[in-house]
Amino acid sequence: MSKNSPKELLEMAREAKKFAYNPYSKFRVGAALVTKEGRIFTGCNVENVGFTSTICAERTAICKAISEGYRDFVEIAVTSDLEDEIVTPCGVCRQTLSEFGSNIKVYCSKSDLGFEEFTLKELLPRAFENNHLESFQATIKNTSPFSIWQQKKTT
Ligand SMILES: O=c1ccn([C@H]2C[C@H](O)[C@@H](CO)O2)c(=O)[nH]1
Ligand SMILES: [Zn+2]
Repeated sequence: MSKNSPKELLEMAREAKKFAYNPYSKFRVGAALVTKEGRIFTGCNVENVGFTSTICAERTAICKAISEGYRDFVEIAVTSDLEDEIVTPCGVCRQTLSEFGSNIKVYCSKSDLGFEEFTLKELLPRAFENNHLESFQATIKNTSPFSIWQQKKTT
């Protein structure tokens, strides 16, 4: 848990929202991400004329944290200019978050910072996870050309 309340984190997210680079959608988003050490990284959305190059506020914050050596996240607060609806992270950001924390709390707010709290598991049930990749790799281990060659050598 951060020393900061969800409301304080949302206020930081609202500050970060001011830096949004959003000439295409005009939609501003801000995020504040808390690491298990209690460090806070903020982010805004960064759009691009090649639309698929756009980076969401959540992933901006995640990349800032990772690139400074922080990999375990416990909370994230998100806000936008939507007055009557909370903003929730997109699917790409949910999957990205799931890489770096199993029990992340997500505070999703309206522009006035009225918020709802979710767990990442609620937002992304049955995520694709590392254990899926590992169990697949275990199944191919015995059939890879290298391991067949190794088996021949020892029999
Ligand atoms: O949770 C969200 C949802 C959308 N966006 C951004 C991406 C794009 O710049 C704009 C419109 O989709 O909002 C975010 O940053 N986070
Ligand atoms: Zn996103």
